[in-house]
Amino acid sequence: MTDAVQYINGQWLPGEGPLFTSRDPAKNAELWRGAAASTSQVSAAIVAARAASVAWADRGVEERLIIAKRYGDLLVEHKERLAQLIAEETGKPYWESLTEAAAMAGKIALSEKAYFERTGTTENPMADGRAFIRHKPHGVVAVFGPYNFPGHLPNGHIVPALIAGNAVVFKPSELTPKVAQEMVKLWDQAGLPAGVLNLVQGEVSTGQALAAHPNIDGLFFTGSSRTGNVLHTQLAGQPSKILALEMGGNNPLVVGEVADIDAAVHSIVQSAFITAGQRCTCARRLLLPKGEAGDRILARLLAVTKAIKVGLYDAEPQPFMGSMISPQAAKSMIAAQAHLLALGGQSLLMLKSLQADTGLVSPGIIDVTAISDLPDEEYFGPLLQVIRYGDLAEALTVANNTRYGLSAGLLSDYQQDWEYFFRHIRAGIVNWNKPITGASGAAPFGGVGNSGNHRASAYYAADYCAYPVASVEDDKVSMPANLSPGLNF
Ligand SMILES: NC(=O)c1ccc[n+]([C@@H]2O[C@H](COP(=O)([O-])OP(=O)(O)OC[C@H]3O[C@@H](n4cnc5c(N)ncnc54)[C@H](O)[C@@H]3O)[C@@H](O)[C@H]2O)c1
Ligand SMILES: O=CCC[C@H](NC(=O)CCC(=O)O)C(=O)O
Repeated sequence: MTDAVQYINGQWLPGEGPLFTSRDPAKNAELWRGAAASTSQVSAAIVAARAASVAWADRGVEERLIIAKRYGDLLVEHKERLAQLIAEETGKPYWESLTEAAAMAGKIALSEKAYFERTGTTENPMADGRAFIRHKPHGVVAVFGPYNFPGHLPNGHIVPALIAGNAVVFKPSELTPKVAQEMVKLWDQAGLPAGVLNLVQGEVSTGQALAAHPNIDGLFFTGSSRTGNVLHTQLAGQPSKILALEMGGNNPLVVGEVADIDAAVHSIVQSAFITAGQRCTCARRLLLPKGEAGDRILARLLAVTKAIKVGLYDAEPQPFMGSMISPQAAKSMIAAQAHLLALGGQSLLMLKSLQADTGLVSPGIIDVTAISDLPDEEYFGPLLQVIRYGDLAEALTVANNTRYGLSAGLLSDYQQDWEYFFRHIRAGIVNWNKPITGASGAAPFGGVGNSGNHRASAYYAADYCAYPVASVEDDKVSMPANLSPGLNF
């Protein structure tokens, strides 16, 4: 008998599918083992969610919020333990994992505010009655999570979905099942009724069974553009299902004229190397001016990046960068670097494996200016591509030369440069003199192009968790003041 890792209709059950494991990528140790949900278990989770959804929606938002707040309190109470699990399962340093746990707890108040602000009830007076705008839940929604924020990002779909009155079937990343399990246990402890939140663990085939199920009303996905595109194609021709896609980016950070080189380099490092480059918002392409000003920034960036401390999530003192998610992910970054070198890139700082069979790598910087046909790929790790440019117009052309459009930034002391940049750049998160990572949950979060499907998450997640209903109402049926022509009463 394998461990009870599936949560269906309020019960923890062993999976009926193939075994899979989760490993600590920094210490190369097994953390978790379980059997995947079978297709029939995925169906059972959807049946349970459907059965629970009506009563959950009927409870009303205030009652739902009581449970969500209890869950939030539990997140605060257990934040150290949760952060420890996030650190072990992803390799993120403990300090950073604590910020993820805190963001999860902060999501409750933000989602409550967003629910009322964006999808609450509005009454508009009419001469002979009342007009209302109200919002209703979709019913049963599937939530798919990525590995890089195994708690915070699925939480960013689940919390607003439940507050809005939906029932959820959650399929976390197969690389981070332990964090997902812990999250669901806290919801259970908070008193969520059976069936309102279900957890189906497993690899791609479990996700495929969930996405293909005819009885879901929506699918909220955070993950790669590759998978997002598969899901988009799969749900084509099903306009009744709401699809929210939060996907990857090939994000540009443009440096203009700046007086404080250290401040600029700090913003670059925070943008490119936090979470070992495994944030969807990370800067992938750094656009530096040709000439001495750009040379000075590059020299300082190289010096600071060489000195970045990389290490185990529990090392003391703490490293800035922890392990990548897996030894395979580390190998794929080394392969990406080799590919760019073969195309004509010039390594300025080699990304290297720091320990065999782990995800520990050092950050890399590569000048790709000479590559005429630079791949428009999201290399999801700590490898920053440098491109030298002539003037700001050229920088904008290069920055926008991507099929993605998630985040972008400008470092410049000149307001007119910012205004020009903002007018011309195409992305959903556009920052000035700030890192392009670390987006606020109090703002919408989403991208254009291949980064999303115009259903921004974070503060705007409320929008895709409910549909609007317009009503005109009166207490009694009454004759209108003016009859339409041709009617006789
Ligand atoms: N825009 C955002 O908000 C955001 C946030 C975080 C991560 N990301 C992106 O996510 C990626 C990293 O995450 P990942 O590697 O876990 O993503 P992924 O696409 O590999 O996996 C995401 C989820 O989809 C499932 N899945 C994979 N293939 C599937 C299929 N064919 N059918 C159904 N489900 C399937 C996985 O099991 C997992 O649960 C990066 O590209 C990153 O940019 C985007
Ligand atoms: O990896 C992708 C997410 C990166 C993260 N974004 C957010 O946390 C969005 C805010 C929210 O969802 O509450 C970042 O920008 O660092």
